[in-house]
Amino acid sequence: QSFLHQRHASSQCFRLPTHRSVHKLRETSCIPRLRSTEVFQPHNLVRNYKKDAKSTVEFPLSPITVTDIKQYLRSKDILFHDGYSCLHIPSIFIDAFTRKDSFSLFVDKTTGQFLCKDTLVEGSWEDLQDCLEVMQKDEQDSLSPHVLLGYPESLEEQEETEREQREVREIWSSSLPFTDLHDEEAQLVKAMFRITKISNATLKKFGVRLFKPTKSLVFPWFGGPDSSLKGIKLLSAQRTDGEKVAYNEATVPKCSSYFNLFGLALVSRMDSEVVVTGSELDTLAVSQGTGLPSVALPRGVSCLPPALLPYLEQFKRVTLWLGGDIRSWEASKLFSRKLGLRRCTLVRPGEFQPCPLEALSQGKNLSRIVKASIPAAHKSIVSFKQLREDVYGELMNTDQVAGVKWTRFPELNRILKGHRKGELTVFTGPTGSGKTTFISELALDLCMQGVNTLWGSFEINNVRLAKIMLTQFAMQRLEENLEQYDFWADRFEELPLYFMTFHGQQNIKTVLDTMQHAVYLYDINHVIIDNLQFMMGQENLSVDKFAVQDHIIGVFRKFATNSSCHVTLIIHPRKEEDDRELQTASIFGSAKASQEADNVLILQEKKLVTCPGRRSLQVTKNRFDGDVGIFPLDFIKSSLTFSTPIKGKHKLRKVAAKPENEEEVQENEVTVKKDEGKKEKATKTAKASQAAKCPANRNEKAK
Ligand SMILES: Nc1ncnc2c1ncn2[C@@H]1O[C@H](COP(=O)(O)OP(=O)(O)OP(=O)(O)O)[C@@H](O)[C@H]1O
Repeated sequence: QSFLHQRHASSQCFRLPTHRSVHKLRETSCIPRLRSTEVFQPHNLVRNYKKDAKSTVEFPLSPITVTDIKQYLRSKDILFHDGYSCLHIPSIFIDAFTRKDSFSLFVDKTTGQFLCKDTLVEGSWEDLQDCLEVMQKDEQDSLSPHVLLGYPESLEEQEETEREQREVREIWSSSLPFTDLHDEEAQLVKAMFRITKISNATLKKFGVRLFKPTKSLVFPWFGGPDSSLKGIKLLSAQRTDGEKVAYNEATVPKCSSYFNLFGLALVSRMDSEVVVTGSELDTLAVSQGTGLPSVALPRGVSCLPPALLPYLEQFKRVTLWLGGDIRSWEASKLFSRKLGLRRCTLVRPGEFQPCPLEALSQGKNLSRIVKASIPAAHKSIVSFKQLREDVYGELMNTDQVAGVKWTRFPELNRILKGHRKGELTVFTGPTGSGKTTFISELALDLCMQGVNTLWGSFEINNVRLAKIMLTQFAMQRLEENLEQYDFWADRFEELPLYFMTFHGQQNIKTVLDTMQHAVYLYDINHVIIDNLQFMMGQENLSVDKFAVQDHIIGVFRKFATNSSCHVTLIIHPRKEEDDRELQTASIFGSAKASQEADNVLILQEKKLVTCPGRRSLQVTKNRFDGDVGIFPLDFIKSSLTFSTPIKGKHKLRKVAAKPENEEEVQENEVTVKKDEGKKEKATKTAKASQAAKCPANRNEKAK
């Protein structure tokens, strides 16, 4: 034990995150103790201003593989069960007599992170190895659960934790169980939440309460060996147009620390089947409609944190019924990879298979829907019979298939239709033209809509990048309004935004390993690489550098496809000529490389004496539906944002008829052409939304 104490004390300089105690980590997530390459979240950055500069989450120097883990365990004569996402071993934190045959310590096969379900001790693969070494050295058969040293929380953090716990207790004790409500009131609440088909017995079984002051449903988080109350989720309902209801949720502790699989407290050790849903209300519906165990993911379809995987290991069959739209369907395919494909079956959303709550409301047979779920296991060869439902789903939901729409760039929606998973976007522009600034806003827009985003900024450091993003988020010069800093930083902190902390030249393999790791940990949907030149290496200058560049583009293409993650790659153009606009051929070394990209975007800069520095965005390739075009961008220096101009009429112009570089782009014109200029079909007038463009309005919206 003293060895461990020393080791951990001495490793404080890189043990992360330094501001949290192990206790907090135990309760919340499993953030690995890590080494060289790093990712950090805005909240760490924000805290950097206040505190130390080491609050980063790093990645293992050399990624661990399941073979390494197995070999190590065998070398220590440790028995293990090969589970779905984890290896199961007897817990070393309970004495040999008590643990008997129980394999309650789970080691994540991808990260090596471990969790003992009996004691809630958790830590990294290195921590576990340390513990095992100490046990062997001292010839002990178990260790105290307190063997791993934690970091004391700062006063501020202790107060925050205590405040949250108080809040949880207060809200919980002042909320009413449904059985305590008058019939009429209970009916009214149910009507408000559109849950009239959910019985009082189901609400009681899951411990759902009503918090009257905010008219919210309260879902409890019971956890730990003593099944104590660890947190709550509050759900409020607002009727929108017609019959539709918009739900708003808030959690205590805040969502990044809220790791409740709602419904897990009702699962027995003997249950071998579970239905995983995307919301607490869906779990109530599944439980009532099928009688099967069901759990809801704490953050819906946006992510499945690996910290939850050990709790799902006991199930031989996992049915993912995450909702009724394409986004849920995509998420269920991704999550089934983490859970182990062979035990997962998926409910395909569709007209007759809406989300569970809707299915219950419509009187459908939920058991039948679960039974009809399709195996997730991938087959390399499929027939159209297997594809026809997918094709039908895509035809039915063209808008969802087109991806997430930008709120700040309506013209981009008109040309590209949206931001889709698994695509590769290549972006270029002249040196210093504002590529980073523009892509930063483009990515921020998506991130604000829930697209989990990872930045690889090799050129400018993360503090500068985050400063740009925060300014774009707040849409104002924060230097002059420092009193508003915390207000905006608090909101910015909530974004699903992560940064790799690489700087300068990097090895492509290290970057890819890090991206892969982040996809697993945080369900990243969008990676931005700024810029590709930082992966070219300096050594092989004799090799054709464009061949190297094309190879790297190919590697990112493969990653995007395999990980179902959108990659945006910033590339410097091969050559810039003062009097010519850039073209697709200005970027790529070969036709093959331009073939790899799904979208090619060019930030054009006009070198005009009368109008210096005027920018426009040109889409020269769009694999999704072929539309290409160009629209002007206005740069607002105070907020570092780009927006389309609102003055003047939109002129139309056929791009295809002229060479790309021949004519200056007219002010305020928007053009759209089909199939990269081959078959020009439609020229559409831009219907720019005044509100989206007006900084004042946007500011209001953001607030
Ligand atoms: N449209 C614009 N008009 C004027 N200044 C701009 C514009 N866009 C960005 N800038 C400013 O120009 C500077 C360089 O921008 P940025 O770093 O985004 O360019 P870049 O194209 O990524 O540069 P590099 O070629 O070095 O990678 C920043 O200070 C930014 O605020």
